[in-house]
Formats: sequence, C-alpha cells, structure tokens
Amino acid sequence: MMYGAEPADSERTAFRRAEKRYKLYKTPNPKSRKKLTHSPTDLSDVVDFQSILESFERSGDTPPGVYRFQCPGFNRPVFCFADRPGFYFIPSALTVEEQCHWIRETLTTFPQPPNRTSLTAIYGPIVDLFDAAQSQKSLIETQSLGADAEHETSNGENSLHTPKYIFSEATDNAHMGESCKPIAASILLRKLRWSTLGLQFDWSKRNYDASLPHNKIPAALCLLAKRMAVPAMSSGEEFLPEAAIVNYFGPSDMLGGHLDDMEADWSKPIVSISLGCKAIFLLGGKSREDNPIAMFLHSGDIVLMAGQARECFHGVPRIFTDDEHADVATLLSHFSGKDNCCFMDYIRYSRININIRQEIRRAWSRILIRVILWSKPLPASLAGDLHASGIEPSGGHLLHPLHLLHLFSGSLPHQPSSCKLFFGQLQLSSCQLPHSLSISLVYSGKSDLFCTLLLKRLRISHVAPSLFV
Ligand SMILES: O=C(O)CCC(=O)C(=O)O
Ligand SMILES: [Fe+2]
Repeated sequence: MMYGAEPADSERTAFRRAEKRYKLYKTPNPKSRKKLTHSPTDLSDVVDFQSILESFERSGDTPPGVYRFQCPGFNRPVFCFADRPGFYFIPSALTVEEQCHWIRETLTTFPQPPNRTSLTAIYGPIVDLFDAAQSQKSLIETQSLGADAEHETSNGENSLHTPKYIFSEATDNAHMGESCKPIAASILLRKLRWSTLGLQFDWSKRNYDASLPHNKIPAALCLLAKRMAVPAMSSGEEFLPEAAIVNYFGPSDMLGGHLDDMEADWSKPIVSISLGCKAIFLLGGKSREDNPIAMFLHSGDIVLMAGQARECFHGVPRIFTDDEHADVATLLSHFSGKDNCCFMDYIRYSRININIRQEIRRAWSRILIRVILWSKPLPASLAGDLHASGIEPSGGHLLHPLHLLHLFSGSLPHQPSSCKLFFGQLQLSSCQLPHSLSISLVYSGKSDLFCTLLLKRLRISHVAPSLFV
C-alpha cells in the first residue's frame, strides 16, 4: 500500500495510528530519479531501555512511569511500566556471544524438519536451507531430477516426509522447462518468515496441532527461557516451555498489532528474545484504542509478557537496517571471518525474534467423554452406557464430581450432595489433561454455576454457551 493512500478506516484506532507513525516509508530520492529514500521518522517518543539501563546504573534513577523490578536472585536489571502490569523488559539480557549463538541456531538448526516453516506449505520439508544458501545451491523439484538427486533425498527422511524439492548444484534449467525453474537457496532464505519449535503451530487453523510430528524445544533454549522467565513467575513456580515461534524480519517487514491467544493459561509469560537489527515494539492496551507505548528492541534484549500484559495488543511496526539506527556493529564484528560471512550478510539487514510459550491449547482430540455429575445413584441405563463406551476408569468412580474436580483442579468448591443432576459432555485433549478442556452441558439444573466453576477451576479454554439449557 502506498503512503497516504490507505483508507481512512485503517487509521481509526490509536494502535494503527502509532503503526503508521513508525513504519518505514520510502519516498523518491531528490538526488537520484531511480532510488528511493527513507523518509525520516520522529523517534523522540520511543522509550530506549538501553539508555534507561545506563542512567540507572549511573544514578539509580528511572524515568517517570518506569520502575526497576526487584527480583531477588535474578542477575540482570528488569524494568516495568507502572501502567502495564505483567510486562517486563530485560535490556541486554544476552551477551554478544550468546546472541551470535542463537542467531546461528535460528538459521541452521531451528528451520530443520520436522519443524515447520513458512516455506513448508509450498515446498514440503526443506533440509539444510542455510548450508544450501552458503554453498549457492538451488531448490529443484525432485521429479525433474535423475537417480543421483534421488539419492540426496534419503537424508534421514522417511518416505512420508520425503521432500518434494531438494537442493542441487545445478542452476541450469535449460532442459527442465519453465515449470521446474530452480530457486536459489539464498532467495528462499530471505523469504523465510517463521519457523516453529516444539509443538507445531498450524497457521491455517490458527492452533497448535499435537498430531504434527515435532521435537521437544532444544534443551539449551528451554533452559534460557526458564532462567529469563523468573521475574514473571510466581515464587517457586517454574516456566515450562512447550513451543516457540521464530520470526524472521527483513528490512521492510513488520508485524501488525495482535494478541497471542493460543495459550490456555495467560498467567504464564511469553519469553521474547530479540536478535539482530534494532526494531520498534508497540505495547498497546486491552483495546486498540489505547495509545501504545513505543520502545526500541535491541539485539540481546528480552521481553516478558504475562498476566494482564497478555491481553495487550502489541506489534513491531519497524525494523532498522540502516547504518545509523540498526545498531549491529558489535554483532557484525563477532561474525567476521570466512566461515561467518553468510551469517553476517544475513543479520546485517535482518532481525530475528524467538518467542517461547507454555500451556499451549492443543487441537481437540477425538476422545469424547460424557461426564455425569450426580447427587443420586446413577441410573443403571446410563451407567451401563458409559461402561460400554469404555470410558469408566478403574476404581469405577471417575464420574463422581469429587473425582472429576480433584483430578483437574485438586479442590472441591461445593459438595456433591448440593449438586443437581448434571449431564454433560467433556471433550479432553489427549496430550495434556488439565490444560485443555472444553465442556458443553446438554442438561443442567444450574448450568451457569457449573460453567463458572469449571472455567475458574479447570482452566476451560472454551465453552459454547448456546448449548446450555
Ligand atoms: O518480534 C517481536 O518482538 C514480537 C513477536 C510477537 O509478538 C509474536 O510473534 O507474537
Ligand atoms: Fe505476539
């Protein structure tokens, strides 16, 4: 969309106006007819935690509205905004060596199958994309190649996940025809927008699909996230990473305002790591109408969003790749040397974000359990029915409310004797019982009470109120 040509509609909210204020605009360069130049952006209102940290270390002071969060045992200063509870900023959380390590990982190991990437839907699983870019290979459809190439596809993949495309030295497509045009790996690497670690996110359905093949989150990343999540965790609680999304940003990319709502328990933080070129992060409020706070994200900064901050719109309207603002000189100096030039070339004009999550709401399995909460003896026909469907557990009393509530919440808010006859259906996630639970009551004497109770106690992710009678 061109500057100034957007419909008034899109400018309606405060969040959208802030995005427009900070996004990259290219205008014709007065000195050269062909080239475009970037129009200057007023950055005077952008909070810079790098300089807040410096002045805090010098004088112990923080600017109005920002305070240092005391977190015993955490060895980095953490800052918070007075009016955005649940948001934590850890400036320079990673050393430059750590940043280099994670940049390598995000480009080499993280996009490897079975992890899905933004390229998987088009090309199938792609193995060793970064290596291929480094050695100037091209991606070619497997049918268009002979036996030699087939050999390469047996790279540890089973037949189900055999790549449709593979990398080849060949770039001459004269004999292949237009439909099989090779695509340079370096171009694909630039097109890589995201990869997912741990439980795989299915963007078409906007949920995590536990049935997709996946590995656990790499142990070192898990450890880092646990260590960094501490300021946002209640004391004694540990962050348990289950999935991570890696975002790759090129010079004119942006991430529009959004909420991350695919996790069942919003009290758990999202741990978000910034690598590479500096960016502007917008932290809005619970409505798009709330004025967002703009702040810089530098390479090595970590942000935590937990509790109320999980309900705040946020986004990244701008990546700086120009020498004046990108702030990657130190990083680039660590990537000097022949073996590193590909990393250096990439990160000079890119930003990478790794965000790590817990309590993923899984796609529903097909296990359907009818649950009956009763205060009287269970009618024999119903008991027999349940028994026949093979859902009665050993011990026989699962469907007693006491048992159910203990199983999922460890507490019992009211006595079974005060329950009316409740008859409902529970649909359970097969992977992780307490985290994902959906219930629709088909009959209930006090369905609203029951619903509130389940929502509160059992972390029900979704209730279809229309089904309540
Ligand atoms: O890139 C960032 O810093 C934020 C990423 C983010 O909000 C997301 O992936 O949901
Ligand atoms: Fe997000």
